[in-house]
Amino acid sequence: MKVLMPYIKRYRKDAYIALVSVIALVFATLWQPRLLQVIMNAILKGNKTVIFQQGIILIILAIIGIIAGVINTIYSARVALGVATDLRADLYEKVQTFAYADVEKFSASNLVVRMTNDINQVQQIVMAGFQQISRIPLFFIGAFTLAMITMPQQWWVLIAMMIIVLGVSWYSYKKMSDYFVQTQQYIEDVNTVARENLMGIRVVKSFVQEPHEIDKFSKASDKLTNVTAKIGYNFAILMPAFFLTANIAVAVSVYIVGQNLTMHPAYLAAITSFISYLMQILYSVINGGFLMIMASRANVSLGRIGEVMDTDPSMTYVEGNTDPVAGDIEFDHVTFTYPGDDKPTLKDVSFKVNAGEMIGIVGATGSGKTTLAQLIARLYDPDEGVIKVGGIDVKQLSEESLRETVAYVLQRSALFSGTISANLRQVKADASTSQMQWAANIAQASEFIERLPLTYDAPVEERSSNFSGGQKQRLSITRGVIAEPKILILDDATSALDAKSEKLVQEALDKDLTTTTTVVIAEKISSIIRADRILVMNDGEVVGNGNHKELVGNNSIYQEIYLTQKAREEGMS
Ligand SMILES: Nc1ncnc2c1ncn2[C@@H]1O[C@H](COP(=O)(O)OP(=O)(O)OP(=O)(O)O)[C@@H](O)[C@H]1O
Repeated sequence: MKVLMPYIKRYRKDAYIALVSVIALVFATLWQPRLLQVIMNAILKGNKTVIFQQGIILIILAIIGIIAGVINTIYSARVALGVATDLRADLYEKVQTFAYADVEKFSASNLVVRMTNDINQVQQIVMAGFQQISRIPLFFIGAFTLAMITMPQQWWVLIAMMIIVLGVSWYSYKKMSDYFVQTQQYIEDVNTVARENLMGIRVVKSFVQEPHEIDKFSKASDKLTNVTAKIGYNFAILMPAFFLTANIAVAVSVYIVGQNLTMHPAYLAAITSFISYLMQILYSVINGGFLMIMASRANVSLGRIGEVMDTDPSMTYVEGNTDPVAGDIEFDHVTFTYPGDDKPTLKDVSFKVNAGEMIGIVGATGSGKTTLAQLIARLYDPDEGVIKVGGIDVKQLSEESLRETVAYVLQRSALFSGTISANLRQVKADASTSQMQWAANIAQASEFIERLPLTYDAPVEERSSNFSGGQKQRLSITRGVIAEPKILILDDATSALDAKSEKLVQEALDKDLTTTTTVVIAEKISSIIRADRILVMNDGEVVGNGNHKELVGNNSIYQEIYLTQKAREEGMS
């Protein structure tokens, strides 16, 4: 509720209209049996004037009830939609302020569920709340009071029915509320299995994993089916039990009234309205139970939304100069541990790179190469030591300045659905076609882009599925170089390119981006053999720093990688 109230307050006017319309609706609905009672008595006495007058009032009341119902639904929906839209926008904005580590902590797919499914739950409870929350107590108290006024001698029938109905509903709704929370968890499990399967469909197919995947999905789906069935069984028993209780109450009342009807003919009309009130009480209890269930589900969702809203970004940037800085890099005794890990991934790393140099980083898988690159782009902050870019501690650079200075191209860079030009203009908003061509030439991408019917306006599908692995990498490099960054990090970014194309990319980088510092992380020594300097990483430490010739001569780890790769290449040729 703490999360929700400020949002509801923004729609105060709509909320008041929704609530006031409920009062009109309840009054109109509850008064109708009273009028019916008067009309029936008039029928028994043959009083036509009363029948006519009260009949007209009855019709007017029915119309007021309908109009109030419609107004209530419209304004409740306006509040619910408004709250959901604002909450979603704020949640999205909040996530944009997160550091990379914060997104990783929640996981991207979990954040998507919070922005969609959880917000939907909240929307539904706000809608139901404004429709029902005041309606239920008003109906319950109103119907109870009017039933007592109508037939006070039947008070015990009323009380007995209420005790049974409230007792049964308390017990079953509480049980069902647990089931509903479980349902939500199981829906998430089914979604996760389905999502993983579909996103990795190529792997599933190529390793003939379909039976295994079907089994995994069936298990998750069975759990959901079982708990949903339990809810179904509960409802199957609950509803008839309610109506049985109400019908017994009606039968008892009718029997008792029947005994005295000859002495009190007015009881005939009174029992009719009494029965209507009994039913109103019953519906209030049923709706109240539903609302409780929805509220407990929405409460879980609100908690999950609140968790995101209350998370402060683990990294903040200074305001200030937005211009790029020079391209030299310095690591000064940097140690870094991933959140939640107990031992550091980078240990006391120190090195310097001059602006305009090309530097290669090699090392065994898991030795910390990508981690090192991520620290240059300040995706994480080190635990100890200082990282300087352009001679300035990266923590003292504004976000704009750092992003203008450093371009980071990953092995599997995300291209956004849209067009090629839209992707390139994300980095350089005013990029002209000739600038796009220039960047694409460097990345060896112009050849295939210019063969596309729409060239730079060609569509990029979701997850860039309409491009091959090599084409995606070329497009990512194009995006990386288009703004002529001072530092370009290529993190295994040419792994899907053939040796000839990779060489052409490197030559073009040398020729066209002479002042750019290029940091190349590569598995293959051939990709960094020409680098001014190569850092050799081993288990989070820099164990070698020199050019290829020097390292082949004096660094045993580098020698081992080099000789293994050389032997493999010779074996293949
Ligand atoms: N987000 C993360 N959270 C926790 N640990 C991580 C995370 N990313 C990487 N690691 C761990 O840090 C270590 C270094 O990973 P890193 O990706 O930097 O290695 P790498 O040398 O680039 O490997 P590769 O050549 O396989 O890409 C690995 O042991 C890895 O498991």
